[in-house]
Amino acid sequence: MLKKIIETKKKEIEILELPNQVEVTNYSLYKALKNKNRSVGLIAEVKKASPSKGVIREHFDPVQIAKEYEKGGADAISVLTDVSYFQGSSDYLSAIKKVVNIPVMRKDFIIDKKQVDETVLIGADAMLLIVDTVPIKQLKDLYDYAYEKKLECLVEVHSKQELEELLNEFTPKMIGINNRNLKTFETSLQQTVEMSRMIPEQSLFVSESGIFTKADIDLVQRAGASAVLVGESLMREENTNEGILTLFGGESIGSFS
Ligand SMILES: O=P(O)(O)OC[C@@H](O)[C@@H](O)c1c[nH]c2ccccc12
Repeated sequence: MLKKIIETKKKEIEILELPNQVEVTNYSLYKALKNKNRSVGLIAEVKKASPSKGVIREHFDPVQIAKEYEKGGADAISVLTDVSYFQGSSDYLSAIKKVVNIPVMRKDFIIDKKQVDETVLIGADAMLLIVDTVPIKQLKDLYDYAYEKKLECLVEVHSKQELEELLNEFTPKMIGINNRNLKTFETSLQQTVEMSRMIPEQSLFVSESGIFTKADIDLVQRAGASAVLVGESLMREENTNEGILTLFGGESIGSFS
């Protein structure tokens, strides 16, 4: 699946026209996760559909959802901007960025510097980079290029091998462990548990995908995760605030670091 997505991306990049700069105030994702609102930070994802689950939310108002996430005490928001496979849009991100005061991360398949430029122009504070979408040296170039432009990166891995390969090349400030196996689409939080031991002390790490219950949060917290990245379980809730509260077992918002 990842291969197919990347093939599509390459075609999209060939005809990509850069938009005008959206004027926004930028916020640091790293700082937000360092000073998280709860004992585990929350990056709440705005996602209409995915290749594995199809349409997740029929009545989809991205700006409204993002506002509710912020009200519910999310530390940051992730927005799917991929059109072809996730029914996302860069316009959603820009619109969200104008109305919330927490960091907004672009979730897409970034394989080219032109897309990094685009990410800055649409107003994002951070973006995802996925190990295995490009050779590791190229990923490091994209990472450095982004930070030169004051764009932060969450670097995602799916396996111990990928994490090893990444750490041999460089140590990102933020690492995402994706619990979803991209071949089978199944999620297992054991991914987080097993890989957490390999995360360098100076990196923050985020447990991504397949988080549905307070028990899930507790498990990844024990493994040392600074934050969770949650899409589906919140997107399926009609009342987003309730959803966040339930997920965190009623833990109210304080300030944790
Ligand atoms: O909906 P979930 O299972 O809570 O997962 C959210 C997020 O981790 C997932 O959307 C994701 C993680 N990495 C990605 C890379 C591309 C697209 C999507 C993703």
